[in-house]
This record gives sequence, structure tokens and C-alpha cells, in this order.
Amino acid sequence: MSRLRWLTAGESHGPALVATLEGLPAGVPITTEMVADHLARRRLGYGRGARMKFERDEVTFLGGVRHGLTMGSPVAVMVGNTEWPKWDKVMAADPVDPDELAQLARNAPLTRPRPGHADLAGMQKYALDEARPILERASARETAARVALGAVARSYLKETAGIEIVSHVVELASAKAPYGVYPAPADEAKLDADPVRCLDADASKAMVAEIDQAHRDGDTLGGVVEVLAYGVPVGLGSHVHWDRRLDARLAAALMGIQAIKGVEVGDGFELARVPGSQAHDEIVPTEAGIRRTSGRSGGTEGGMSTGELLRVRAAMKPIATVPRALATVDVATGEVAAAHHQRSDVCAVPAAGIVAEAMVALVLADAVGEKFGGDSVSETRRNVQSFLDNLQIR
Ligand SMILES: Cc1cc2nc3c(=O)[nH]c(=O)nc-3n(C[C@H](O)[C@H](O)[C@H](O)COP(=O)(O)O)c2cc1C
Ligand SMILES: C=C(O[C@@H]1CC(C(=O)O)=C[C@@H](OP(=O)(O)O)[C@H]1O)C(=O)O
Repeated sequence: MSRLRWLTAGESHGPALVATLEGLPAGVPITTEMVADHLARRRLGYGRGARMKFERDEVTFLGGVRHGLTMGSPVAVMVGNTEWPKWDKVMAADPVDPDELAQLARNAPLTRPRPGHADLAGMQKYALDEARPILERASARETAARVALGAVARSYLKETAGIEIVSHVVELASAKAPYGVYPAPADEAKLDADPVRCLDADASKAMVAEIDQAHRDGDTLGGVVEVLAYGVPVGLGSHVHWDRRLDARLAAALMGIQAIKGVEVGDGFELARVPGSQAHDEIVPTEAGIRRTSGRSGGTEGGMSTGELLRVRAAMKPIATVPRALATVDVATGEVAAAHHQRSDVCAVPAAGIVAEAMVALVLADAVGEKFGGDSVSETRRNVQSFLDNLQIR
């Protein structure tokens, strides 16, 4: 069963985010720069708000890594928040003089919850009279910590099994990339250079135009990202129990990203609309061994990886902080009000793709560790190779 354990902590305007990852072997190459590169990729994307322009994502390893390699002990990483100095009183861990707090405009109680964000349900659940303690943690700032851990998981996957992950934006509001065109890992730099991380130039332009229009309208947008994992060996996950199924684990991980409201594995919902003869991937003998003729299943059958390209999609709802503020209730007065709005993203779908890559990496790293074990990278690599070399049917 599960081999990796990981947790994040920290608030959006606190001093830092921290994350720990336990269960990796020794010898995984990882440096501060590798993590920082992925964090920089997460800050990209047309339509993001002001904060992403000045956020620096300062990375510090606190444990588990020595001279660029994991040691087999828990990996602990900290990502500093550039915002902290402005919030040191409002978000202080220790009590602050109430008179001093009352002077601070940014400490004004947030009593007009935003539809679509965690504000209202969180205030009700945690018995709070304002939303600050809820939105601080509900904020997708937390995804920086996941991307930091995802960088470690990606390195483990590449070193042990040769697995490589890439994502792209396939839909943004009504703009769509042509279906069935998949980026390769080598396309990462090209995708990162595109304003919306879309492979198709025309679709990219249409997506940018959608964001510009939403910006003018005081509105926000969502979209769909697709994550591909190349080189996934057959046999990760299992058919024997629901929580061991690889497809279920991927779906839960993607759905666990803020604002993701739908997940598809392979052709997903489309498979429900066509007959079986057009829904499955036929099996054929080839010089390279038994293969599938198509990739509709997204590389899993019976909750196990098939050895074909792994492909999952995640649908993000539009950003909840709509500039043309939506109707709400001021919970301090019970009166009709406009939801609170400060700066926010118009669209964060490109960033969500980077987060989705990290979540897929963490799920696959867990599944690789579970199947192949190993306390050093070389041991895991040997185990992967030995399994593949000794497959009875191939
Ligand atoms: C990368 C990323 C950036 C986001 N930026 C914002 C934002 O600027 N403003 C906002 O209101 N919501 C933003 N969100 C979405 C909220 O975090 C999300 O709507 C909120 O957690 C409620 O969604 P839920 O119902 O799925 O939890 C962002 C989400 C992601 C993944
Ligand atoms: C800080 C990040 O995203 C934030 C996610 C977010 C939200 O409500 O989810 C709201 C915004 O934060 P702020 O209110 O401070 O401008 C985004 O900037 C980040 O991704 O690093």
C-alpha cells in the first residue's frame, strides 16, 4: 500500500509554506534550483493577478537532502511568502495588541463571503465571524508547497523508472485546442513560453482573447488542463480494491486542487457517449511487444497502468473573486451585499496545469514506491528493470 506520506502547512499571507515528504529512497537528485524552476513555472500564465509578478517563492530545504541528493530521511522544504512583511501583525502567530490591530485596514473583518470560495462554509463550520482564517488556507498559495514536493517526486520518477510528465491547457472558457494533439516532455519549454501554456498557436490566441474580454468585463474564467505521463510501466495501482486503483488515486489527487471540479481519465465522459467498438483500445502484437492501437483509456485499465501513455484531464471552475462582485450576505448585518473583492487572478488555468503535474507526480511516485520498493534509487531502478525484463506476457 501507500509508500509516500506528504503534508503541507502554511497560510497565504503567513511567513512561509512548509511541506514534508516521507518515504523516498536515498539518492534522488534534487537541488534548490530544480524546485525554484518549477515554482517559477507555476507563477506563469496570462491572466494572473499582481501578486504573481512580485512573489519570489524563496526555497529552502530544511531536511532530507544533502549535496543535491535525498538521504532517505523525510524531505522538508520551506517556500517563503514575499507578502509576509505587510501581514506580520494580521497573521502573527502570537497575540497582538487589539488596539494596534484595529488600526490596520488590512485587518478589517471580511464579513461579505465570496460565492464559490471557502469563505461562508468555512465561517459556519469553524464558528468564525469573519473569513480571514478560512481564506488564508483555502487560497491556492498552498499549491506552491505541492509543486515544491512535486519537483522531488518528478526527479524520483525519472531516475527510477524513466517517467516524464508534461501538461498543457486544452480548453479555456469556450476556446479549445484541437483534440488528440499531445505535447512530448521536450515541449515543456515551448509550452512554458506560451502565455496560456497551449500547444496550438491559434487556440492560444483565442484563449488570450477570452481572458482580455473577461478582464474588460470584470469577470473571471476557468478551463481544462491535460497531464500526460510518458514511460509509465505496466502494473502501477491495482484492480483488487477501490483505494488501490491508480485511476481513483489520480482523480482524488486532481480533485484535491483548489477549484478543480471535474476529472477525466483518458477520453473520460466522451467514452459514455460512444459504443464499445469505439470506446476501447484494441490490443495488437507488434515488434515492440503487445500494444494498444489507441489511447482512449488514458493508460489505465482495471485500476492499473497499462504501459501506454497516461493521460488525465482536470476542469477548473472560474476564479471565485469576481471583480464585478457577486451578490452575497453581509454576515455581520444579515443584509444583502456585494462580495468582498481585492486583487485576484482573472484566470489561473495555466498555473493549475503545473499544480496538476505535481499531483500526478506525487501519485505516480507513491505507486512506483509501492510496487518496486527500494531504499536507494539504484535498488528501485533495478527492481523496475527486473520486473519489466521478467514479464511473462509481453
Ligand atoms: C493556481 C490557482 C490560483 C487561484 N487564484 C485565485 C484567486 O486569485 N482568487 C480566487 O478567488 N480564487 C483563486 N483560486 C481558486 C480558489 O483557490 C478556489 O476557488 C477556492 O479554493 C474554492 O474552490 P473549491 O470550491 O474548489 O475549494 C485559484 C486556484 C488555483 C488552483
Ligand atoms: C498567491 C497565490 O495565489 C493566490 C490564490 C488566491 C486564492 O484565493 O486561491 C488568491 C490570490 O491571492 P492574494 O489574495 O494574496 O492576491 C492569488 O494570488 C499563488 O498561487 O501563489
